[in-house]
Amino acid sequence: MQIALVSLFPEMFEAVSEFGVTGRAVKQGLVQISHSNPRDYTTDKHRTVDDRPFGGGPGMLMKINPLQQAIAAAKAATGEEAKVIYLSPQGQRLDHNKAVALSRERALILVAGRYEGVDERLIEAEVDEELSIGDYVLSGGELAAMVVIDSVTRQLPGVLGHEDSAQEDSYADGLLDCPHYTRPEEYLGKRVPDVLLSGNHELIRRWRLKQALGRTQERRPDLLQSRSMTAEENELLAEYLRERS
Ligand SMILES: C[S@@+](CC[C@H](N)C(=O)[O-])C[C@H]1O[C@@H](n2cnc3c(N)ncnc32)[C@H](O)[C@@H]1O
Repeated sequence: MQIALVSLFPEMFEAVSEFGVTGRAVKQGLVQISHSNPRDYTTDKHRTVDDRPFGGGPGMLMKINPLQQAIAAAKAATGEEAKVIYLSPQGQRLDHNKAVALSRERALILVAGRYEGVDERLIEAEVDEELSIGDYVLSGGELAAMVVIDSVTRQLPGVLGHEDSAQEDSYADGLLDCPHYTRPEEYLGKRVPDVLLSGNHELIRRWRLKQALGRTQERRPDLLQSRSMTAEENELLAEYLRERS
């Protein structure tokens, strides 16, 4: 997948291009990241990238021309059919399904705003969709773009090995993940559940599914309301709730 970043602070993206799962995906060529900085398209000696808002008021907006040219350069780098996403607190909220859908795109252009944001006409002309990472306001779109890159990259074929499958993660199957345990078998006086030491794969599968169902019911009942359940899942959830009561 190609990802072109439009940002005044390209250095920030080293956090995803150099480290961990995303850094590995970049090194393996599964994700190609390019940068397009509006500051490179300024024409004045101060390399100005902000401008005053019409109507007055506090704060500045991103200057139209450098931003528009940076987006054009990102399109030239990725191809015209790349989806242009403006990170914005006013956009559709990113969730698991959205990350999966975006992972099927060939190319994404992620536009990170700064200051009070971007001229509305530029959004209308250049942006395919606005995406928010939550109901709060960040100082810039870079962190939000990195959240998109990480959540989308995890969904790309070949990025996670079998041992670290995204299919087992929270939300993948409409459930939260089950609890996990590692060595030692006893820690702070608490033992690892016996079933996980049994070596019986079927029992372990059922235990994990039961914990995932119970945990989802307790923490995110809204997820279960919109999910159809198999007979086994209904049985395991009932068992979990009986054991807890
Ligand atoms: C200070 S914010 C501008 C907020 C804008 N005045 C508003 O209230 O809608 C600057 C930039 O941060 C980014 N940003 C802030 N919060 C975000 C969020 N929740 N999700 C995605 N991007 C966000 C956007 O790119 C935005 O242009």
